[in-house]
Amino acid sequence: MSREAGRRPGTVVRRRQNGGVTAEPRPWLAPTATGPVTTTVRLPGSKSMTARALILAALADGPSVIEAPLRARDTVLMASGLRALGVEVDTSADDRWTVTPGPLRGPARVDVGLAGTITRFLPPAAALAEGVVEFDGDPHMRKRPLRPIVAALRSLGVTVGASPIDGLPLTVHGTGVVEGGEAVIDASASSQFVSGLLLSAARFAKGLTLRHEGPPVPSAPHLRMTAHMLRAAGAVIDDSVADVWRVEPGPLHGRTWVIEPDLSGAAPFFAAAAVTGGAVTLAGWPADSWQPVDQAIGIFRALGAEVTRSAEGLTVRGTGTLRGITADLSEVGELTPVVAALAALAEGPSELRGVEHIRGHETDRITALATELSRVGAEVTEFRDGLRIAPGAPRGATFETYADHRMAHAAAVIGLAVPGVHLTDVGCTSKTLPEFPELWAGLVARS
Ligand SMILES: O=C(O)C1=C[C@@H](OP(=O)(O)O)[C@@H](O)[C@H](O)C1
Ligand SMILES: C=C(OP(=O)(O)O)C(=O)O
Repeated sequence: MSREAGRRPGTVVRRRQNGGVTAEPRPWLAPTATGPVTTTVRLPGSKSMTARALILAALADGPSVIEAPLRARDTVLMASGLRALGVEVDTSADDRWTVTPGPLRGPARVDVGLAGTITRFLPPAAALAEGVVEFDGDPHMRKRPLRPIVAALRSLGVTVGASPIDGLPLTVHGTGVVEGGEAVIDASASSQFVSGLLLSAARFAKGLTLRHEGPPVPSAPHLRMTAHMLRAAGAVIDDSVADVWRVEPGPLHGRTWVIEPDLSGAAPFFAAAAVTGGAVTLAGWPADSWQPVDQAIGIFRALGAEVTRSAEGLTVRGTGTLRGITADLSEVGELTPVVAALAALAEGPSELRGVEHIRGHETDRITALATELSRVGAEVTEFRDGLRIAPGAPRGATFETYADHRMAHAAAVIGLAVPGVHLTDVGCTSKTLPEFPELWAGLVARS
């Protein structure tokens, strides 16, 4: 793949806009399976773990190594953002990145692309820099929620300039020191607000006591991942009280991070086994995972698939039965597009709820799924916090991807069973898995 920050492989870069790269869309006909898909896939590292490892390594007291990182638009832009702040990040080797921290400094400009992780994790770290750091990204990133983390940073003594809606473009006026202390936040729109503040909090003079007030925080497993990785870096964090997190001031240590294969990126591949009655093994799956594997296994089993773990990895096996499900996906909102695609191919109706926050993801995923799954023949009812999906007579159609990698995954899953599903752009999968089109074509070719 291209090594240039943010560039989608195989696409022509036309112009730079708002600090992001605008590329020609890459239309794609989703391949249809001719039989069961049975294979073992090796997928790159978790986006969420790679992002956290990069931030923690940049704030550490010595060098770190990140083994098996994800090289994709979100993480390449994160590495570039840290470099702009004075951190040495060597990403020349595919399986081993090194990070050598240095004094953080502006002036700097950071292109966040369409990455929630960069937009919410980097400004708190930039507040520790001396100088002005400007953030901007893709046009849609300007619409994604940011206000609560901007307000929390201000309440912790950081000077932040933002657009009238407290979103991008954002300017952090770092003084080299963040006082820290206590802050209250409504993180119901994204768990990343909490993770972003906690990841830098050990470096605040008074540490941080953060209290959430508002409707429930989604994506709880991502908050546990944050606490786990902070502890692994030597931070003292108390997350024993619901909706309250305390990080003591203190050093973060450089270390070797070993990144697990990306579970959310694996979801469409597992779905291929469920749809075709095949078996897909994700190689290199660890015995103990920091990702929400139990939730993912529960969903695939409820849909009718068998899931096993062995020395070879994590295997999902289709049984020929694809049941409709009723599920609260609030803990694993990013799985919604693939689960919704499976629901559209199932034997009965499904109800997927608890995911109002995914309206603030790469696109409004609830409306996007309702629109696109209807186009391919499902009967869809849209709720504020989810979808009811009744499979209808499936038909090929043009499936809009909205620059959203997981909408592209959903379309690819439908295309396995329904000929003639044309994605408006498969290039958007470069956000988390630039190799997706080739890996997927190879997978289906083995059916
Ligand atoms: O912390 C993280 O790495 C993430 C948290 C979740 O965000 P939300 O809580 O905004 O859904 C998830 O959807 C996103 O893909 C990654
Ligand atoms: C919501 C997602 O990404 P982001 O990190 O940009 O929020 C996602 O990957 O599904």
